[in-house]
Amino acid sequence: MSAQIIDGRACARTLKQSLEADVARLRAEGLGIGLATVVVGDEYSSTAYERRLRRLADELGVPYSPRELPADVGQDELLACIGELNAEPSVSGILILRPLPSHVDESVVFRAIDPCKDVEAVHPDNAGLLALGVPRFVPSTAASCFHLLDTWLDSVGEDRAEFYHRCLIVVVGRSNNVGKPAISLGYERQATVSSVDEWADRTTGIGRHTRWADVLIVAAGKAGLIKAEHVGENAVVIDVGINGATGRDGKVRMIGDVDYDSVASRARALTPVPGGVGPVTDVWLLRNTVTAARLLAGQRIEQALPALPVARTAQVRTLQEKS
Ligand SMILES: Nc1nc(=O)c2c([nH]1)NC[C@@H]1CN(c3ccc(C(=O)N[C@@H](CCC(=O)O)C(=O)O)cc3)C=[N+]21
Repeated sequence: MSAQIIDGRACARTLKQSLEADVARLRAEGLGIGLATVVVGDEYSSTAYERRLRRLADELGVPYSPRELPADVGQDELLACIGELNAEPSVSGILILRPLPSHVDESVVFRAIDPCKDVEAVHPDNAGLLALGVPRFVPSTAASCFHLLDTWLDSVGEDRAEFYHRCLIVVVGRSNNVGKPAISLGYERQATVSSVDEWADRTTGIGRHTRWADVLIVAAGKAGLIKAEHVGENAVVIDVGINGATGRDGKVRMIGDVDYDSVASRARALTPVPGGVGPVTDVWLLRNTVTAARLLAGQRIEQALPALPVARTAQVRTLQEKS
C-alpha cells in the first residue's frame, strides 16, 4: 500500500484565503494589525522562516517590522528591544525566532513579551493556558500539525471526534515549541497521547512505542529518524522536521525527520517535507496576529478567534500523482 500524501500547500492556500478575509474584516472595523519579528544572529532555519513571514505579511498588506540583532547581543539589549515592541501600538504580534544564543536566558526573554502580543505562546501565561486546555494562542507549528490532521480527516470522511477518541497519538520529541504543545492539543481532542524522544531510540528502541501509533507526530530534529519499521500500516504520519541534507550533486535540500520513501510504502497517510507542515505554519502565525490585534482592541478571546475554514475539497494526492 502506498500512503496518501497530505498536501500542506493546498491546506495553507485555503487557510490563507480565510486569513485574507479576517484581515479585511479587521480593517473594515478600523482595527490596526502589525507583526514584529526578532532574529538574533543568522541561523539558517530562522532566517528562512523570517523571509517567509515577511513575504506573507507583505502579500496580506500587514505592516511588518523585522528586528535583527547580532549573535553576541547582550540580554539587556534584547530585553530593551522587546520592551520597545511591547510599547509600540502599531505592533500587535511579536515573534522571537529560535534558536537564541546560549548566553541569553530564554525563559527571561520570553517572560518579557506582552502576553497579548505573544503570538507563539512562549510566555508562561500563554504556555499555561494551553496546557490547561484554554489557549489564548495556539503555537503555530503544533497548530499546523493538527490543522492538517483535522483537514485530512474531513477529506477522507472520518468523523473527527470519533477518530480522536479511539486514537493513540505518539509525539516524538519533547521541545517546548512543538512536542509539548502537540501533546496538549492531543489531550484537548481526547486522544490517548504518549511522548518519546531520541533517548528511547538509544535505549529500548523507538519502534517499541511508535509502531502502535494511529497518529505519529515527529519533531525530533533528526533527519531520517523514522523508517518503515517504526510505523504501523494504519498510521498517519506528520513530519515536522526541517533538516538540510547535502545530495551527491553537492546541493543542499530540505528533508524531514521521516525517511519519506520507506514510510510512504507502509503508512496510511504522510506529510511531505517540503510542502507539509511548513507552509501552514506561517499562515497560522499571521492568524494568531489577527487574534492579538483583536485582544489588544479589548475584545474577549471568544470574539477574537478567527473562524477556521471548512475543508471542501480533498487535499490529498496519491504517491503516484506526486512523482
Ligand atoms: N519561534 C520560532 N518559531 C518557529 O516556528 C520557528 C523558529 N522560531 N525558528 C526557525 C524555525 C523554522 N521554521 C520554518 C517554518 C516553515 C518553513 C517552511 O514553510 N518551509 C517550506 C519550504 C520552503 C523551501 O522549500 O525553502 C516547506 O516546508 O514547504 C520552514 C521553516 C519555523 N521555525
